[in-house]
Amino acid sequence: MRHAHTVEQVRAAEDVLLARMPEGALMARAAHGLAQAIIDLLGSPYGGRVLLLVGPGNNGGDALFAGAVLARRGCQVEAWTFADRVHEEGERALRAAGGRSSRFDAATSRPAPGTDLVVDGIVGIGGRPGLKPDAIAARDQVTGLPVVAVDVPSGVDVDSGETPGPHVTADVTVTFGTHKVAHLVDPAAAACGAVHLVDLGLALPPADVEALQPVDVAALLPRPGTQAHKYTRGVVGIRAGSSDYPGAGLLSVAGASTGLCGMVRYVGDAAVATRVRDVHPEVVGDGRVQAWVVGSGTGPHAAAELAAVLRDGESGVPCVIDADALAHVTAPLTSPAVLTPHAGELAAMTGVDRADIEAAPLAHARRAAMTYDAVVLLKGRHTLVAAPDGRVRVTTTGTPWLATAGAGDVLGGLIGALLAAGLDPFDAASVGSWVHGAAATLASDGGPIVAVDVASAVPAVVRRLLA
Ligand SMILES: NC(=O)C1=CN([C@@H]2O[C@H](COP(=O)(O)OP(=O)(O)OC[C@H]3O[C@@H](n4cnc5c(N)ncnc54)[C@H](O)[C@@H]3O)[C@@H](O)[C@H]2O)[C@@H](O)CC1
Ligand SMILES: [K+]
Repeated sequence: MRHAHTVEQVRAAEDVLLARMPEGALMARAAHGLAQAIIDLLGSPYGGRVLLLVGPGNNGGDALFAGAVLARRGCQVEAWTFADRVHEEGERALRAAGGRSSRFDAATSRPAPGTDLVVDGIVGIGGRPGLKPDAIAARDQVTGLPVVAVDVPSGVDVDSGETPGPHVTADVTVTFGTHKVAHLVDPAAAACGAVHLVDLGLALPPADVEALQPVDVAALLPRPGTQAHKYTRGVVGIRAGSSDYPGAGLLSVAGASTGLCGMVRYVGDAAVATRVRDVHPEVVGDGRVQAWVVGSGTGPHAAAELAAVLRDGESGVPCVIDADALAHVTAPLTSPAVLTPHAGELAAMTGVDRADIEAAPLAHARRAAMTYDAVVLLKGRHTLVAAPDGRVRVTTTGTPWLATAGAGDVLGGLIGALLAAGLDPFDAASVGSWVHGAAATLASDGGPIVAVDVASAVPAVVRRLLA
């Protein structure tokens, strides 16, 4: 599991270690990890040219000490400082190693020709969101050069992943001790580039925000026992599609029919049912289920379909509520459910502007999960799965090619199959979303895909996970 801790949690864990270690040892560990990551990018430090952006705190200190390591190994290191006082020992170490530092001046400071990369040490976990005018001017001076952010790209809101003001956009972020929320949650996560973690040996509490890794998904995936039969593996019912939107029914069934549960029922328009069975002859009609998927392409029937599903919910049958059915959900739900809105659908449900949801997806997903007392899966580049108790999982698999019609229908079906197989709503939604993203990446192989390709790739993803 990848855990993302809050600044408060990180500070508390660092304090314990700081009390036990010689002064400066923790920062030295961080700076060496940072220097090593920069050397990996440069190929060789000798003859390289690196520009440090150094703010007033320990984040700037990390940059200065890493700069000293690089300078000792033959790199030309220059620092621009953004405060009257920067980390004194760090600045002394840089100068002693042959590096230079000077106060940034918007009128005259320019990166030296041949600069290989820029290190952003303006602010870290002690920073307020946004950048001051001189930092904005410096950021704009180095446009086009690769940027390595120290801990976080300066200017992002570390604990929420929001970017309410100007910020640095990095190609690589080297962070310390643990991931922070901004490394996983958009829009800040999109400004981090590739994130590299340097271990500091911190002892950390459980994290509210996490990202499943392949080993976690493999452990959670249902797999048939030796005595399994189709009913013990779970039955999922699909109420999606209509004569106007038959494809929604077909794709929801495709997502459910990837072999992760024992049986799929399609309940809907007779003509759509015939087409579903032409493609998926194993699909049967109405009957008892262990989970429902409802909503996509149901148009004017959405409210009635949702009501039928929620009636079963009274006896504990969980459901996935998607697309057209989302508009008919009233809070709080009284049966186990996964809601799968994109930002526009969540905006329509809650009366909040879509742009506000996109600017603060973590806060809005969490609030919706509490309001509806249900798991809310908010779709996006990094899909968020929020539980009513505040826990959040971030999906980091996927490819931009997944932004294609019908992909959401496949996702709903897939999550429904996992619910039917016995996963709880939080696990079903987060595992389903992870597998969906991984299947898209596998099917895409760097090229275009359509929704049905994603469903087709699910068994191969599962096979690799269980191998
Ligand atoms: N605590 C520790 O021992 C360790 C800290 N480390 C580094 O220390 C960082 C945290 O250091 P600090 O607590 O000194 O905080 P920062 O270096 O993140 O910044 C705090 C300083 O920046 C100023 N500031 C805040 N927001 C600003 C903004 N938007 N623009 C300009 N200035 C702003 C504050 O007034 C304060 O002087 C971490 O991110 C990490 O890089 C690492 O060396 C690991 C060990
Ligand atoms: K930084």
